Amino acid sequence: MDRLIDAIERMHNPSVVGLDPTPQLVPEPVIASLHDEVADTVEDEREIDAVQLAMAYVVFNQVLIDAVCDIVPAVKPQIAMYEALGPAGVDAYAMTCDYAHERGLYVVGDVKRGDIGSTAAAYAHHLSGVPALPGTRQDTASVPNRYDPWREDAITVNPYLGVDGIAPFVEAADACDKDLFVLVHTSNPSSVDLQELELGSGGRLYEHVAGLVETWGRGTEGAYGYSRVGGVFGATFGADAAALRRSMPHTMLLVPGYGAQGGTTDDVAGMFDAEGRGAVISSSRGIIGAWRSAPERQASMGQDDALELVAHSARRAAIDMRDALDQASSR
Ligand SMILES: O=C(O)c1cc(=O)[nH]c(=O)n1[C@@H]1O[C@H](COP(=O)(O)O)[C@@H](O)[C@H]1O
Repeated sequence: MDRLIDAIERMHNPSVVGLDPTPQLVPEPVIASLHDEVADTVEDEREIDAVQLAMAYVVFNQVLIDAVCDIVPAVKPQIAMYEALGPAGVDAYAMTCDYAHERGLYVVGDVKRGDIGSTAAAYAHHLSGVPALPGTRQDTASVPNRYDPWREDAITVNPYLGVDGIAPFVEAADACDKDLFVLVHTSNPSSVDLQELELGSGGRLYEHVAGLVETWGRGTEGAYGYSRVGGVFGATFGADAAALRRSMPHTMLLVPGYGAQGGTTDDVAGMFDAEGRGAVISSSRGIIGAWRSAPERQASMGQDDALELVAHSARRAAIDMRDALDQASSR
């Protein structure tokens, strides 16, 4: 977690840009410009749209990453948006993670995995990569013994299957010096139906999960006192933030729900510790979709103008968010 916190300190910016592309969020001329190239290379005509969109996501993300990489510490690609397009989309996800790394960003893979222990162990390869088959390769500096196809620095996981569904991720994170963000209280309205249930033993379910998350990270605290097991807490439940911050003193919080879902700087202010650390606030549509309501938008734009508008608007929105958070984290 030190790597993320170092990056936040360098940028003076505790925010993450979510890379959640959809066909509506990518300007139409960008998608259209790829049609001929894709049609020439794809064998099954039915694949064209998915491959074209996947390629457009890569172009869109690269432009966004270039636009914000000197002002934000991290990005969070949401794998659902890519998986929706099949194998080409999954490639686009991996290429996006790769490009973000090249540009020096910390990458949170929003994959929200959670399953029984044996299956969680397979999902944990998002962190550990794929080991070489026995006797096939020696680990060297130039050819490591593991192939890491996903290239995330951290992933999101769902703890509501219990500790056996989490342990494989904690082990993989430890072995490979990566991080986890475990759902504690999600930002969606109906999260209250389950996560706020009062327990017979006292307290609410998410408060119990918060305690478990703090325990799962024990012993892995870094230079800033935060462990490699972070928690996810929705900005839309900011009223409970200060109590949660106190109950999880070693847990870095990933806070989605800012912007498009209604979370504000007032809501997230309580998630920071006394040093202004301990939380990283995430916004996806509020940044990557900012071009759609930009005053410079015109009815008909060419591909280059559209991409310039995407870049300019995302950067402006990221700077506005950074400046707003600067005040919130120092309260
Ligand atoms: O784990 C997450 O990032 C997450 C947890 C949560 O409680 N709420 C939540 O919205 N998210 C993710 O954060 C992103 C929110 O996107 P925007 O609402 O567009 O900022 C999506 O990728 C969600 O899947």
